[in-house]
Amino acid sequence: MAASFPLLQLTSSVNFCSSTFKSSKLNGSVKFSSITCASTNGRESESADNGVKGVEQLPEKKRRAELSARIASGELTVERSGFPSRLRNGLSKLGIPHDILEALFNWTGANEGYPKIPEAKGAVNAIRSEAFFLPLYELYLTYGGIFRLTFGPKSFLIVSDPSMAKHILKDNSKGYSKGILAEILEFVMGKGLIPADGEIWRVRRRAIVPALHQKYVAAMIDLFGKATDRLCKKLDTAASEGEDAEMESLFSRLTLDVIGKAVFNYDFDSLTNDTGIVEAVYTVLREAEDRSVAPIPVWEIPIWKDISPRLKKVNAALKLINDTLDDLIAICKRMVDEEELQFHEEYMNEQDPSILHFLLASGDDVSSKQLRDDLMTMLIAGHETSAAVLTWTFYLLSKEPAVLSKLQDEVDSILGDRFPTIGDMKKLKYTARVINESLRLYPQPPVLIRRSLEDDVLGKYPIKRGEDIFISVWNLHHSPHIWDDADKFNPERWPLDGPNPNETNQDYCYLPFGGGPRKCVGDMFATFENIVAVAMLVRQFNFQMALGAPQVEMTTGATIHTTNGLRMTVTRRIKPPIMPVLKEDASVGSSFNGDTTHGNKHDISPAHFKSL
Ligand code: HEM
Repeated sequence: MAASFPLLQLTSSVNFCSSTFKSSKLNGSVKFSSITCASTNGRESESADNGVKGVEQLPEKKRRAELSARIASGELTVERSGFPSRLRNGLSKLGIPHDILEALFNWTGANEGYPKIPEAKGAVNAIRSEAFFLPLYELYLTYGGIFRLTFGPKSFLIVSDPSMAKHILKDNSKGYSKGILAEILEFVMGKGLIPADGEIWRVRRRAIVPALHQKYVAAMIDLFGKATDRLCKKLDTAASEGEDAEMESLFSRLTLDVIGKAVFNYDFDSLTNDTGIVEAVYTVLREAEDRSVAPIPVWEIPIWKDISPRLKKVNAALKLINDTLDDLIAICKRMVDEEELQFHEEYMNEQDPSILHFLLASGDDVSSKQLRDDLMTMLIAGHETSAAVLTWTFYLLSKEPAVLSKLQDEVDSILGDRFPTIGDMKKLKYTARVINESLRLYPQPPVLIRRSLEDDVLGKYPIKRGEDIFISVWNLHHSPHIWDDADKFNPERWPLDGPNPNETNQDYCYLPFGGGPRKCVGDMFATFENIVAVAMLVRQFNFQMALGAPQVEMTTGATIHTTNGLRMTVTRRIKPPIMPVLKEDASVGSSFNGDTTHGNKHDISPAHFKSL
């Protein structure tokens, strides 16, 4: 899924890492002899902000230490004058009755009977140079599980406390909307499932979730295998020719190919070709990310809309995608009209098992605009997230050869040389743990965005209607109060014979797919997609950071990207003899024994997979 972080709309100087990223990444594909795809996933060269560049060159540790020192010095802390309490005492001494004082101070919001949420002032200079969630982490260590970040007239609540996260996402989910996120994504997702709220969301969720039923996800394993095989062939060529591979870009293309087929039966074939439609998808994706960090919403200025070459390009890209989706919907409608299959709970057309086909065959009463919005939402939700998970998993593996080798042992013994099947999903336990751990260290997206629809209480703090809230999954997943060696990549922290970690069994300390009624609808799909890709790739190749590759650092878009790509040297493995299959136990099977209450009864619940 995608979620952007519009916090940085509040300052004009914060389009930080992206400019460096854009130009260097473009250069990267030319300068290095590396295999990648001709385009750069829609990222275009822009003039670099030299000031920002300068800051970026500071070593990470030094920057973080500087920020910590500024927080400790109180520079970012809003001092309370204590004036309301002095005024109240004074009025009380003058004989004003308690009830009147209560009403007056409640009304003015100055009642100090309640604890005040710790407050941090906007630290624009501190956060301009890095992915926004890193300074939020430093602030979390100082201020705790909830604090207010104020930028001029705007303020945001940053929540990093598991029980508050659970309250917002699950226990009182009806009291919160998607807020700013919906506003930013409107141009591309309309009222699709991610931005939608209220009745539209309820109706669309109820229509879409059943489409991802057990038989469908099982059928997708084959698709994941074929798409990954195409990537393996590409890497094999690179290995023969001694070329490095830009893995971030390749993973982006792998997951685009998968999600196009899975959602609306369209073969982008982006691993092989750079067609206009692939370019259009990336243009729109980058626009969504750029809007989330833009200082001024220029796209709303009427004349600008018509004259800006960039907006013209975005609109042309959107038109191409919408036209393509309309064609696909029309083709699919014809197929559904001609087929004789009876619709039932696990309905699936073998030639076209896509979600679109299911929705049309179900007789779903939906406008074509809404259908397009939903398809577009799933395309984006399922593409960037999985690509980011694979990117960071391979980065982590390159740092821990012992984990890679243990992973390869498991894959050799379970898969041998064949394609993965649905039955393998519960056997590839260590592979699943590697992905669980990668999602802990690099949650996609790193924050979840909400807005309170009514007054509420978070922990001991009352909050008002209309508060913009960022639940920092990054902070939860990196908290030293929750995890031993929080920053260490340690798949062993998740026992192989334990349940698959999820928000329920980890009590909202671990939120890889969100939680509550708005939990990801594609969690099982994505988990299996990642297991298949990781297993097939490590079976055939060893991966190391390429010699002279740029340092891997993070920047933020909808998900966590690298600043300069992930340039790896890929070498063919000389495989050891195939080992006997490991003893099977409950691990990954029970792994999906989690919360089944997060959606309606048709949710793709863990229970569906118990018997696989
Ligand atoms: C590893 C890959 C993925 C990750 C990490 C991921 C993560 C998430 C998260 C954290 C949310 C909750 C957002 C929130 O509460 O604000 C979410 C929602 C969503 N995801 Fe995923 N996702 C992934 C893959 C997918 C795939 C493959 C699909 C589609 C097939 C998908 C479709 C959606 C949709 C439609 C929602 C919105 C659900 C709703 O609001 O009712 N995601 N995802």
